[in-house]
Amino acid sequence: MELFPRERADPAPGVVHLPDWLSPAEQRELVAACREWARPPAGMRTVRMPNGGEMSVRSLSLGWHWYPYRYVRTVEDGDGSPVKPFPPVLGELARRALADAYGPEPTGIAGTADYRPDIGVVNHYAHGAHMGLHQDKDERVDAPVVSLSIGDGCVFRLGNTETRTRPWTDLELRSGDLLVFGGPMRFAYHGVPRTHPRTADPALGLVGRLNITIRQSGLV
Ligand SMILES: O=C(O)CCC(=O)C(=O)O
Ligand SMILES: [Fe+2]
Repeated sequence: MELFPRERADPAPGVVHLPDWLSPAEQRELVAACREWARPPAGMRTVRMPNGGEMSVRSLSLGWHWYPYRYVRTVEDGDGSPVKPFPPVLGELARRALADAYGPEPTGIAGTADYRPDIGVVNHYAHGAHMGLHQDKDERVDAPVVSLSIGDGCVFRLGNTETRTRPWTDLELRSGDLLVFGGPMRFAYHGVPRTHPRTADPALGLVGRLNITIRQSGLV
């Protein structure tokens, strides 16, 4: 519990951070859902990069299966199973997220008028896991990315759209926080240089950090 509630922040145009957006009950429900989604077939796996390295987070996809650097309908880089369907609950959360972040009729944010999210990517950060600076650019449309954080806190590095280098802004994301990035920052570089192990509420029953991003593929 904070002495003063953390407040909404708009760290860059099109980027909105809403602390404690998910209630504790919603966080527990999402942890339970992620546990189900993580089971095989098409469950949580380690992602291998084209250079042979492995990502330190473990991931699963819903709706469309992501692996570097495209979306497909089966886990081509794993057990070959069809990807699990995109869960309606994630679509509902994402629509509510855009309304809360940008208002009921956002102007100037691409992809909000005909928003049809169809991808969920769940990443689990064990202690010591991180994610290097990258762009989410395998989607074919520029609808905003909705990001939900559950469990341990982390440093989220929000870079710029031009380079993988500075300038960047480091944000602190904690359990229940919503981050939306769209508009001019939709294709900004971003990453998670570190998490803060054991900062989650033990009542969550989660070790490490979960991040769920909800996206629109623009694929049919
Ligand atoms: O874990 C996060 O907050 C970011 C995850 C991310 O950037 C991604 O899944 O593409
Ligand atoms: Fe990303």
